[in-house]
Amino acid sequence: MRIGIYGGTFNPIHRGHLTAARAAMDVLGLDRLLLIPASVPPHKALPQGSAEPADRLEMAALACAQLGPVAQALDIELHRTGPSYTVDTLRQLRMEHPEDELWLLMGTDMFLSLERWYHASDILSLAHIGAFDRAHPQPGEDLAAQKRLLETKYGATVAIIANRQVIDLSSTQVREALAAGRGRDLVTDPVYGYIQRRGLYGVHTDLHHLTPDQLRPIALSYLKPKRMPHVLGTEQEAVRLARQYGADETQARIAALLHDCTKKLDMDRQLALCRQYGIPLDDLEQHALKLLHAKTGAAIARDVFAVDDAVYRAIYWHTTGHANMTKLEKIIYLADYIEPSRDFPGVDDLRRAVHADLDRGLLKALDDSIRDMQQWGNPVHHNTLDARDYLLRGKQI
Ligand SMILES: Nc1ncnc2c1ncn2[C@@H]1O[C@H](COP(=O)(O)OP(=O)(O)OP(=O)(O)O)[C@@H](O)[C@H]1O
Ligand SMILES: O=C(O)c1ccc[n+]([C@@H]2O[C@H](COP(=O)([O-])O)[C@@H](O)[C@H]2O)c1
Repeated sequence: MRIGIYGGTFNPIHRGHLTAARAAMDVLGLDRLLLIPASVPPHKALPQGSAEPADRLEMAALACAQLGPVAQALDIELHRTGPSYTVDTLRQLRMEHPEDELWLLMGTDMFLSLERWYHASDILSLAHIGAFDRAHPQPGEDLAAQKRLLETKYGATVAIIANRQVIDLSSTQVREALAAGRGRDLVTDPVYGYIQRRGLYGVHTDLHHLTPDQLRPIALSYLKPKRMPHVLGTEQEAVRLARQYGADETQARIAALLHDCTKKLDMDRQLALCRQYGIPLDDLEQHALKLLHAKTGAAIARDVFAVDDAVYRAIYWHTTGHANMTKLEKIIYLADYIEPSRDFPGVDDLRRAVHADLDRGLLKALDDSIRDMQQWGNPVHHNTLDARDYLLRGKQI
């Protein structure tokens, strides 16, 4: 396997980093690309107003959405104290991947200074080097000469990677633009949403009562990249259903955008949120991670974004359903189930049923989901059974 290792301060990660990473992936045919934020950059002091390492890591993880599933942000430098020397990172990665081909990626500025890095000769024996332009060729930059030197003096393997989409941009410029109220297009949407939500780099956003367009990047910033298409798909489907069945389109969008906002949190963090927001849990919920995110997501939606009660309830009930659901609750439950990226067997039948009649569609979705859970041996929450029984008793059908 060919693994690209792209270290950086990433303060914040910007579009220039991403076009370079994309060039390296394409030219070298990488099977994996690891983005590794430095905790303590060894060669430069972090300026005042910098983001914390954990925030820089989160932003790198969000930026991976632009690069596809090959890319992943790694926290290994955040677990070490002292300067984040590249040689230490490479030693660890070499131990973890003894058989793989490691490519250390860097912009030409770093490439030209490589001989001065800590234990440079070890670096060059641990990994091959991929160097890409970070600006259009600079006068005096002799990349071919540097390549020859590293190859003859250290036996290194070096590839100069043509960066055809080069964006002449630095994180310093991004920080300056953000502080001046500009620069949102210099980073990806989820990264900008994260900056807004965390109030980084002098960006101040009132998070209450946002419109769907304002909320979208911020909602994406809560997600793992692989879940982003699902949430955007849920929004699309929720709007379709709201239009068809006469529900409030804005509420449908907002509930869809936030419905999975705590989905990536583990059990400990879910339970901590439940304690923080005084969310009561029954026996099943104490142990079922999948059931908790609806409740904690609703709590975040209300606390952080001041969503109205109807939206709060639609998020709260989107996983189990319950007896006598409101129209918006039904729409979010179903949009989550049948949005365009879902492809389980039978989804097209369910889509047709939902678009023919909301309640009959809901009954089918509940029935299917109860049947699946029983087949897999998973306990079914009583609220889901209540939701189905309520419809079966003919109160709505
Ligand atoms: N626009 C760009 N195009 C290609 N590579 C880049 C670009 N900007 C930075 N790089 C490379 O990405 C790596 C990480 O850079 P870093 O995170 O320090 O960004 P930076 O923009 O140089 O930051 P700062 O302005 O804070 O010094 C380095 O190898 C650097 O050469
Ligand atoms: O290990 C070193 O001595 C060393 C010296 C200069 C830069 N680096 C690494 O090079 C990467 C790019 O650095 P930066 O700060 O330009 O983003 C980042 O991972 C740094 O930790 C590493």
